Amino acid sequence: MIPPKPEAAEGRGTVLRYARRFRRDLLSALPARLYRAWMADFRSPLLRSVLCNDPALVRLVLQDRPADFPKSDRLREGLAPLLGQSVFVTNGALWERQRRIIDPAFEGGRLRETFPAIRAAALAAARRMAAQAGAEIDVEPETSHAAADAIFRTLFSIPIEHDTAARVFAAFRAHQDAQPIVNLAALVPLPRWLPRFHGRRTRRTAAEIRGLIAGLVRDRAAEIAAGTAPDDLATKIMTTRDPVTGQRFSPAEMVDQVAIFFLAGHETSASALAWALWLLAAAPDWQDRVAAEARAVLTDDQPDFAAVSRLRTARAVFREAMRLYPPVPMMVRETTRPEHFRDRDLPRGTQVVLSPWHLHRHERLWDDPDGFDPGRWDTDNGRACARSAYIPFSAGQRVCPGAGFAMVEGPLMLALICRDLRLAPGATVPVPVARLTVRGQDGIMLRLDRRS
Ligand code: HEM
Repeated sequence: MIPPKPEAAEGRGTVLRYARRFRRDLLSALPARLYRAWMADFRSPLLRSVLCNDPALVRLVLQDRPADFPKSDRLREGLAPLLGQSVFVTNGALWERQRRIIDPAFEGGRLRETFPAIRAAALAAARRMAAQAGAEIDVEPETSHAAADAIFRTLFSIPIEHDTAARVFAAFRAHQDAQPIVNLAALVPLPRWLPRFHGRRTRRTAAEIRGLIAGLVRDRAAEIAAGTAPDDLATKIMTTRDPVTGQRFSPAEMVDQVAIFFLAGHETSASALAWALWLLAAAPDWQDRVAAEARAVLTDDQPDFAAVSRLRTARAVFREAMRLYPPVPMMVRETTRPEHFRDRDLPRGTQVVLSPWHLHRHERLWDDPDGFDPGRWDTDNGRACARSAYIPFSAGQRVCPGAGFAMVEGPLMLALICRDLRLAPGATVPVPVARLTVRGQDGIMLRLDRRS
């Protein structure tokens, strides 16, 4: 089965033409040759950027010498109204300190303790979808709701129905409507002189979100002081001292981190889950296998953490969905000194674009690169590519701290939904576009029916 892939742009264009196309949709703006090239150069009088598909270069930038390729200031500027100095945009000593405090909250042992909250969100999501059996729905709002619920339950021990959680979720929607692509525009190598579009509405929605989160953080600080705080991720992060300096996050720093946990943790998982569900709808044989596995493993609604490791088919499907539709389609870094990449000299300040979107579909690396085949992970080619050409969570020291969390949440939600429902593609085929994450241009339509 060959699932939808956006049509790539033909020929070469001026920087301005690229910029215009980028603003419409990043995926279709880029030329088809990037699915075959090891490296591509985009030059303009103002900006030099290279897209690297060569696994050795990807490794160099992300794993071997990450300190030499930090995130750029333009990324921080683009995301500043919402994310302030969050771990997603900082570099150097500040970033290192933030990760020292955050990482323990996401370690394996903690994930096991967090599991009941993830399970509760997954069960609630499956129930909400089962209630719509017999209808055709856009599944994206469902998966966003589910992923946001999982984040709130694990971070603050509150479901998405909680008043503040619901208001944060609604404000995020409004924020993205206010600036649907500016965040992404900050990720791609647009010249600095292009407007950043921090309109009044953008600043207002960002301030509203941060105000709500500040309230949650304030309340939690009081509960910690009183010894009545629940043992969740927020408490863990707010009470962890940096082993080097002994300091904890100040309330203001915690607001920045919660904003990125919410944004990075719910948009990405929602995108991956929505595509995975559509892929299963379009591949009924794989769907039946996921359903059979789910019925064997998830015999009641109280599966334990170990049960998730037995959802092998659901996990393979989720991984394959993130190969074809990596929620974070591109990442950008900047050179801090002259570099020599594949016979090309790159000056300091060159934007280095790493593109999971292209790397995951690279024609010289993957067998059947555009095909949906969760069985590939058991082949030699699939195993080799998984090591060198598969980076849905990035890699190296800046790897996504939520990767383990997402690999529990995604397969569990897939399995629970397919256990009870039969999915079929809706009347329209989704068109992938890069918004903040990879989404369907007009949603992702699915028909839901009860499995007998
Ligand atoms: C399917 C789900 C997810 C995917 C595909 C994903 C992907 C990614 C990627 C590719 C990055 C690196 C971005 C870059 O370097 O430019 C990243 C970073 C990050 N992710 Fe995730 N993520 C997911 C879920 C989560 C969850 C559930 C959380 C938290 C609860 C989370 C928190 C973060 C944070 C804090 C960073 C910044 C790390 C740093 O720069 O040091 N993510 N994620």
